[in-house]
Amino acid sequence: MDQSKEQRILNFVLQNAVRGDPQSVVDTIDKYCAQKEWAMNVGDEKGLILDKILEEAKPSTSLELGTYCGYSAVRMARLLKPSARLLTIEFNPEFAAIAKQIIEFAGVQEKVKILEGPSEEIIPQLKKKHEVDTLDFVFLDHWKERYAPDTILLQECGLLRKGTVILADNVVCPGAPEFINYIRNNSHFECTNYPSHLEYMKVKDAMEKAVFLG
Ligand SMILES: Cc1ncnc2c1ncn2[C@@H]1O[C@H](/C=C/CNC(=O)c2cc(-c3ccc(F)cc3)cc(O)c2O)[C@@H](O)[C@H]1O
Ligand SMILES: [Mg+2]
Repeated sequence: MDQSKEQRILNFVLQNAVRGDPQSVVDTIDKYCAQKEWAMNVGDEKGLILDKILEEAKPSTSLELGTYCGYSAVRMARLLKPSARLLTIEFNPEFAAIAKQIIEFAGVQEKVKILEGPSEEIIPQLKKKHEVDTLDFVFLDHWKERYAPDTILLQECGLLRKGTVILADNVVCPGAPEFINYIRNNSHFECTNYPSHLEYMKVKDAMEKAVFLG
């Protein structure tokens, strides 16, 4: 059975990146996806916006929805302080297995924990099963129609605190209209839009930051 695109990305990382060097893993995936096969990583341009907002937030506990190959998990983990933790949720077992290997190759496995399953099932388990108190940072990059329901679910589970930063990818392309409509009309969130471009393309995209006001 021939390889998947995600397996080809993993192999390219194993053969071309520097083990234990998360920046080289990020750069190597960007090189492959810009030159050989497009893939839905947040990418280098929007990645710089993610970096800046994450560094401003200085989170101890972060959550990512939609691990995919682990590009953004490695990208975020490389900026986290040693004691900080990133939990990342992925329901596709093949993608989770690829991401695990990429995260381990990058050497950030101590900071990153992949939780396998659908976000609507895992989010309610975060407090009791995964010892989360509240989240400092949330990165939304999974199915776009899940952004709004999962943001509501995070609130219902008491996982947001005054100042929690939520950053959503793709609010222009492919778009997340229900999320944008929900979050911008909700007085409990302070929203900021960051225009950018779709990863590895000249197509317009944007990220949306929503700070929970409590
Ligand atoms: C409820 C639930 N629970 C757990 N894991 C979940 C989950 N829902 C999805 N996942 C997981 O997360 C990833 C899915 C990401 C979806 N991202 C996109 O669709 C996406 C698409 C584009 C794109 C833009 C223009 C085009 F022409 C084509 C594609 C760009 C992007 O940046 C995207 O993020 C994937 O790994 C999936 O298994
Ligand atoms: Mg995305």
